[in-house]
Amino acid sequence: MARERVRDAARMVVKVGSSSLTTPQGMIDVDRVDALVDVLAARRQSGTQVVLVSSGAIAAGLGPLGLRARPKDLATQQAAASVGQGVLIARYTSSFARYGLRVGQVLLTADDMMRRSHHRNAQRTLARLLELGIVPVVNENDTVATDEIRFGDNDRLAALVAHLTHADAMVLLSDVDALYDGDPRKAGSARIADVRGPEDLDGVELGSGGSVGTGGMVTKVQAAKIATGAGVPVVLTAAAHAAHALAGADVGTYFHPGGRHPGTRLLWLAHAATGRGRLHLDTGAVAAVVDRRMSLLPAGVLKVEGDFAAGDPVDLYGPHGHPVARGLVNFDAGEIPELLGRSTRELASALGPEYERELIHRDDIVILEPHVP
Ligand SMILES: Nc1ncnc2c1ncn2[C@@H]1O[C@H](COP(=O)(O)OP(=O)(O)O)[C@@H](O)[C@H]1O
Ligand SMILES: N[C@@H](CCC(=O)OP(=O)(O)O)C(=O)O
Repeated sequence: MARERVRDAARMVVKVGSSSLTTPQGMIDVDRVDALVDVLAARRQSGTQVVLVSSGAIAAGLGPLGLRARPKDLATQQAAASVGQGVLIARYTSSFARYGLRVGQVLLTADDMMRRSHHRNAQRTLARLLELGIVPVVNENDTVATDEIRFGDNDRLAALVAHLTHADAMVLLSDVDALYDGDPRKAGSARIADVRGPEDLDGVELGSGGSVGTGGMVTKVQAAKIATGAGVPVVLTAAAHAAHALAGADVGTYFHPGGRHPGTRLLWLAHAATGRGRLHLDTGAVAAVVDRRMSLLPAGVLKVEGDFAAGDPVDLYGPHGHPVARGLVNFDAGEIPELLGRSTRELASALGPEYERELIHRDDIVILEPHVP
């Protein structure tokens, strides 16, 4: 049975959403945190390495700050997260301590998933924590993440963490017991038990989440796509069914893994990043980048749009006006116009040796799925 892969996983990532951890008054729901920790601690004690990706910082900060609803502006969300993350981690620390287990707080930004040096660092830290028998408790570093470069939901972050830690399975716990083919609050919507490929999602209505959650089903399905695309099976179910889900029982929705293992760092670029600008390529450059997987040189770029800095993700457009790839650009937007159409050798002799480099290195490019008109 397919779900044995979850039952037998030696390392797993479990993600839990805000709605499963907090009360409507914006306080930590101690009983539900303890119930989740009971399940995770049992699994840890049976030898499985467990990484917990936990949302709830913003939701848990509402009560202490006297806020009635999730704030709309980023600064207040960040203030709530700053207060709530402390409360959340304190609760996990004492809850896991009931079993003699320790937790380690890991706060990540989207940048940490993207930039090579940060990425390796995060990977090393998580690996060491697991070796030491600690349960890493991961969340987005909400207080420093800006709107443009923020995950916002933890579903996709969890999928990247699953790939980063080479997890054998990922479990997404929410307030709904499965993916449904329509809004689960409406009569007639049916549970989808298995998703084997995109065709199983045809016609499925992916709605938004509750009042404290962010991503709804859209980001959960995206997360499942990232994880299964990296070979990691995913179960989506309610936090109340965590024990059954981890045991491989037939609850929730099981997303079957694919066989591909693309480079971890670029998974984010393909599935979770948005381009901060556009480079318009000529036909030769499209063929070089997409078909021959070569680096992008200034000679093949016709036009640049947007205001981005070196290291940002940009979309590469073909002559037909569709995005064909995305990459991490080596120059600021303002530097690029004078480079366009010129060979790297010519640029080096005119502007200096630091200009003899590609606009985007081949290792920093992902090819996007072909545009369907
Ligand atoms: N097709 C669907 N199947 C299941 N749930 C759905 C669907 N469309 C929308 N939802 C809603 O998504 C919500 C879960 O998303 P969200 O609130 O972001 O959760 P979390 O805080 O756990 O991340 C559920 O409460 C459910 O009402
Ligand atoms: N990092 C944020 C996550 C935001 C959020 O609500 O996510 P989720 O409940 O997983 O949809 C927090 O801890 O509040």
